[in-house]
Amino acid sequence: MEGGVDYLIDERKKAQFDVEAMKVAWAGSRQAFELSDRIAKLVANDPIFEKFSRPMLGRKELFKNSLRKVAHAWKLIIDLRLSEEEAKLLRHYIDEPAYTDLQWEMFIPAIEGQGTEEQKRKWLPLARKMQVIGSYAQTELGHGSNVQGLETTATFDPQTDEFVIHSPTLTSSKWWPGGTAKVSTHAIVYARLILDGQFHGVHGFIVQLRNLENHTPLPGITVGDIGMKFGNGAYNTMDNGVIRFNHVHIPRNQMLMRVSQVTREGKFVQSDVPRQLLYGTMVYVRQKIVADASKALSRAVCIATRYSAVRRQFGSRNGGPEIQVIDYKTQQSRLFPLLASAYAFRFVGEWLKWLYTDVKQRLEANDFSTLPEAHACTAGLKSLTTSATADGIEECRKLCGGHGYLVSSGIPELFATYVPACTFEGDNVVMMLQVARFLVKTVSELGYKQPVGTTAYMRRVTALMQSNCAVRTAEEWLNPGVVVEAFEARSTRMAVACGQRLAKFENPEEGFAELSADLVEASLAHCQVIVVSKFVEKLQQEIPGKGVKRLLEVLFYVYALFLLHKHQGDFLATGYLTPKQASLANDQLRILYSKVRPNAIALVDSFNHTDHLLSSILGRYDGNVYPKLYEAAFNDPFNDSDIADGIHQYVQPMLRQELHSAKL
Ligand SMILES: CC/C=C\C/C=C\C/C=C\C/C=C\C=C\C(=O)SCCNC(=O)CCNC(=O)[C@H](O)C(C)(C)COP(=O)(O)OP(=O)(O)OC[C@H]1O[C@@H](n2cnc3c(N)ncnc32)[C@H](O)[C@@H]1OP(=O)(O)O
Ligand SMILES: Cc1cc2nc3c(=O)[nH]c(=O)nc-3n(C[C@H](O)[C@H](O)[C@H](O)COP(=O)(O)OP(=O)(O)OC[C@H]3O[C@@H](n4cnc5c(N)ncnc54)[C@H](O)[C@@H]3O)c2cc1C
Repeated sequence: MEGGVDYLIDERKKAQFDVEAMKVAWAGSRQAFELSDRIAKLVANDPIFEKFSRPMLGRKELFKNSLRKVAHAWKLIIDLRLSEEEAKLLRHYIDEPAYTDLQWEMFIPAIEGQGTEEQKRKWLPLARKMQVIGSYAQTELGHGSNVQGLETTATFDPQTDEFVIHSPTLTSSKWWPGGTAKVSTHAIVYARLILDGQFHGVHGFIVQLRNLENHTPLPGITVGDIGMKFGNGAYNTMDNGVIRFNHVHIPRNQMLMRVSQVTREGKFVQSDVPRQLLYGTMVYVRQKIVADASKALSRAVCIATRYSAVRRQFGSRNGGPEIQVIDYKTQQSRLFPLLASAYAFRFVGEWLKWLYTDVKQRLEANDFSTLPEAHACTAGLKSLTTSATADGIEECRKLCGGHGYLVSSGIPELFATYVPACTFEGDNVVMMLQVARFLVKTVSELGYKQPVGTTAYMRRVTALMQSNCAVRTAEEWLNPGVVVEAFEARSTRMAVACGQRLAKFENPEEGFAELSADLVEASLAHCQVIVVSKFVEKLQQEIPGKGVKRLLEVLFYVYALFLLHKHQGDFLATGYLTPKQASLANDQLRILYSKVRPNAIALVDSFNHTDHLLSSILGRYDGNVYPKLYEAAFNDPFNDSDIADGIHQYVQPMLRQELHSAKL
């Protein structure tokens, strides 16, 4: 048999649930499913959005092609009168980082969150019609994580009623802002506000970078690209830029003034709005990154699962077929937790979107009470989901053996494009340390203040510290209350232990720095409580479709018990579990894998990924892997000729022992 077509047809027949209903559960609603299905097909059927050749293009060609795709997408948005939601889906399915990501996900949200009503009235219509193109210029050559350490200055000049934006040092050069090197006409530039020689914190300013007529940089602005990034294709469609300002004047009303204002006289006015709102755009994008993690992980898992069902190695009996690699328990124990994680991240992402919408409405009404919780959740879940997704994509590459390393598997480019998510919008360790601050504060207040929101479980601190797990059989692990309580007890015990050890330090900041590695682990434990609990909450809702809920329950247990197994050191060290109970959880996990196995292909089909989005020969819907791999090899431009450039010049002289006289 040449290809794997028959294997996947048989696999699909094994499904024990209604795949169409699972597609709806994955999408969130029938309407959401239909919407994304329609846009996915629109993109897949449009030759301009072809992306298979992307890794073979040089940087300039790659970039120009990306500009063409964006222009074509914008034309479609106008011609088809697509809504903002449809336009976002269009960008997602085009699957190519571009300046529009910054325009829609950072420039516009920054003005919405930090601009005054007047500023919003002026700038938002221009930006939404793409009459100005904006980016987000915060990070500098010398500082990214430490926002308060930024060096760019914005000095008020009362004579002209302007701010003077200046880069006083090499390290103050803006470095990384996407869309900036070649495209954006404007940027939100974060700079130190200086009034009458006094520093008043870091603020955002709308700065015009380029002439709107001929696109040349304005006087005083030096701008360029920071160079090639990791991987071919991948993030190199984006023009991440460097900008240097030489005393660039902008009108006073281009400082984003919702949080603080500068008067005509140059006086600083701090409103009741907390200064942390200046970081609000990052909270928004972190939430979006969490919501998007399941999209990336599910792509890799879909490829690895389909290929694992097609691929056979060893174990042929009496000349019959060999074993499908998906039937190896080792393959299942690496693959199925990732499949379950994709579903877990999908549901926690959905919840975080709800939380963010709620916080946004409160902020608009000047209620800032839930901001610390929103910050801790978005920072922590951004860190947890992106680290797990990046590691998961790489694991999927290995699950595909040698062929996973081929660009045509779709995995290398996916990995290269995804992995910076562990760094941008806040380095993942730095983000977990923000969660740690929040946890330490929560624990220190336990005696007199009831924790709320995602830390509410710590109200039961006494019980969680004293009681132990009661599981006696592997079967008893199949109880959501038992599982969630194990995670809550481990998290509470780790946070309280950190609190007790911190209390021994005279200087709390010194203690925090000394214990930071343990604090990051405690923060991860807390974030895992959130993911596990939100999965359970999802299961408590009505989920229509034959067998859908049962399969999601299986995936929940796979996700949770896999984590328990992976982190069993914590569960044992905190004394909540005995080694016997941890071993029973692992026994249950093996049973669960066999429940996933017949449904594996149907579970990845439920993601409803088109072949265009996957861009993977190994993950093709029809499973026709081998003929297509063979065909792709000979379609590679490198195989255009049997004699490659350079063979006559450098190889033949060697073969003929004529290298001494060859012109090298
Ligand atoms: C795969 C991609 C998928 C989807 C992507 C979709 C769209 C994305 C589009 C493009 C992506 C590409 C571009 C990426 C862009 C960027 O990377 S932009 C730059 C991002 N930069 C950062 O994230 C910097 C990280 N650093 C910080 O956030 C801060 O400096 C800090 C680490 C939080 C420390 O800040 P600071 O020193 O001022 O604060 P502290 O003293 O530590 O804290 C003071 C109190 O404030 C609280 N705090 C901090 N941040 C926030 C916040 N955002 N909101 C609310 N509150 C906040 C903090 O907890 C302290 O509270 P306290 O303890 O009670 O005092
Ligand atoms: C693809 C990509 C796109 C980007 N796009 C943009 C953009 O559009 N606009 C923009 O403004 N920026 C952008 N950035 C920049 C990005 O936001 C920063 O790189 C990021 O915030 C990390 O900051 P850093 O580079 O200063 O890392 P650093 O903070 O220098 O990190 C280096 C190491 O130090 C560790 N570390 C740092 N501080 C601490 C601490 N307090 N405790 C313990 N460990 C610590 C980190 O964990 C890390 O291991 C982009 C970056 C990338 C990769």
